[in-house]
Amino acid sequence: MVIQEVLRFYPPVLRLERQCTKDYSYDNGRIQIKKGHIVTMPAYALHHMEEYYPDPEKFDPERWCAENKAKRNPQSFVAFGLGPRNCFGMRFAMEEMKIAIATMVQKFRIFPVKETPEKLRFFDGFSLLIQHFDAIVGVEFRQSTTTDR
Ligand code: HEM
Repeated sequence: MVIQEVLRFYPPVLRLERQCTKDYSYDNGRIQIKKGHIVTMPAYALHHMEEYYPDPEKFDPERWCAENKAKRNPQSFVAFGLGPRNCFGMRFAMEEMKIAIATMVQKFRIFPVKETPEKLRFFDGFSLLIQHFDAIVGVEFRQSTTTDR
């Protein structure tokens, strides 16, 4: 739930793209997409829409409990993309992140220090959410694991 909320809050891939294979229109012809047009879906904006995520600027892992998740359109979460060309490594990445986080918090205590910023900052960009290198935190070994350093 925490990993999913992090990926909602900060989707690493900011936009998905698809190229239209045939002319298409909707909304009574008001919106027309021609064959060859590139359609972009802005992941960050979608993940911060009040309609799908009430109080979207609040970091709330509870949004991902089974009950809350079932109430939401599954297409409102696109951190790994959608459809037949979605992320090939999604399950591997989720397992990797769980193991990395579990290992880190088991061995280290991570805590805010005076240099820790209130909010993360990112470079302006279009494709990837790339962080300024100022997310300083304190790290110390946990007592119980000092023997297996
Ligand atoms: C947190 C980690 C990751 C995130 C957020 C991520 C996100 C994404 C996104 C958004 C796409 C585009 C999907 C679409 O257009 O619908 C994608 C595609 C892809 N990802 Fe990942 N990815 C991650 C990790 C990985 C890993 C670990 C692998 C390989 C082991 C991987 C392999 C791929 C491949 C091969 C594609 C292209 C799939 C295709 O075009 O059919 N990704 N990923």
